[in-house]
Amino acid sequence: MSQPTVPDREAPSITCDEPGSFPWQVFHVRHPALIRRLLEALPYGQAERQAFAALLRESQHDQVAALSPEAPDFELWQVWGKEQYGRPWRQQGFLWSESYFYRRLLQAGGYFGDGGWRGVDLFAPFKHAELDAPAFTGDLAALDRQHALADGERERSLLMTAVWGNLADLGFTIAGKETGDTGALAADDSDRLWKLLDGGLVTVVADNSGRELLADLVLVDHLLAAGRAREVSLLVKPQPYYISDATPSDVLDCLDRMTGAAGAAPRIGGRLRQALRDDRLRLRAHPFGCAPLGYRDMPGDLREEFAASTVTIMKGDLNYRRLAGDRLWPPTTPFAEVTAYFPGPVAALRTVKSEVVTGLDRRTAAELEAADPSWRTSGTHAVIQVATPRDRE
Ligand SMILES: O=P(O)(O)OC[C@H]1O[C@](O)(CO)[C@@H](O)[C@@H]1O
Repeated sequence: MSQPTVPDREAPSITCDEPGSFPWQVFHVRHPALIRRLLEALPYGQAERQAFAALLRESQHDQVAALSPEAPDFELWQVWGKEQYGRPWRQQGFLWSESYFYRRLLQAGGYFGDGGWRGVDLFAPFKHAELDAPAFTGDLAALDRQHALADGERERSLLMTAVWGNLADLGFTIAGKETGDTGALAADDSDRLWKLLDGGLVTVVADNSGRELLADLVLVDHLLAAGRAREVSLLVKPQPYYISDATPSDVLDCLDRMTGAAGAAPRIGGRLRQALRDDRLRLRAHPFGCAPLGYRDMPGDLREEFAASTVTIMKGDLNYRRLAGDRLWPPTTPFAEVTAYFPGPVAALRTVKSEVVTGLDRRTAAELEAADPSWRTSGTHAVIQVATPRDRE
């Protein structure tokens, strides 16, 4: 096997330095809007309100402050943040700074403290509202129609629902973006993905809770029930992150909502509960899930898990950034090249909501760039991309 190339050394890293750029807007428009919404949703006292305001100021104008030594994850962040502390936020890589912002947001909301906000998921009001919204009820009802489809059509529908479910991301809706429609696929390796799903261990790295998680769980149920997976390992976040990212309790809430509904949903929810009991479905919340790093820097235990999987399915935009590297790749850079370090077959199911794009054919890339330069952040396109170690030979 030839040595994998390391093309990410060549593409520029994405930072928040340029006023008006997408990452700059995340810090200067999206984050203030998020904090306003948090303060409306939860009755935080003076101390937390001041801490949120201080975090906004620091992250927009100042240097990165380190965690205090009392923080439970101090040691972890000493490693993850040693290059960044004491230097301006805007000069950090976007992936690092956005991830650290969410870590610090939890702290500002008292999540790690010894007061009444300890352990409170500050995004829970939004997550619960999504579970109670008509769109979620509509998704549950749509499972009956999906169930009635012929096998091939049903698999296509399950996959597409999981892909476009990624639009239902609260960070995206806070930015005033539409989530109702589905757009076009800019790359579609779905046939290759189904071929890989041949009855082995499948790892699914989940993204958002709510509608996206519902679609992912329904897909997982199908993989198990149809023998396309012997076992599924579902990785979620160990703590609240990027607004609506799923944690273990979000999985349980979603299962509850399914089992409390009518039609196909309770049957699927019941099978998933049984799969959890039988260990055919394993729920994992690895600390690396909230790391400000790409998968290239994954720890050994995760590497082993991915290596042992017949395929790892990465959901969502952030996982894509972490997988490909948060860089301004030419969009025709082969997906297999940017994921050459990955220890096994990997598939990305993602709606495109940030600037990182790889693996497009020349014509599609040219057409998309020419038609609307903002296509990378508008959620109008999605990708299903697959790379296996063979592609790298
Ligand atoms: O929920 P997803 O699909 O990972 O998307 C989150 C995306 O939202 C943002 O936080 C802001 O757009 C991106 O930086 C990130 O990639």
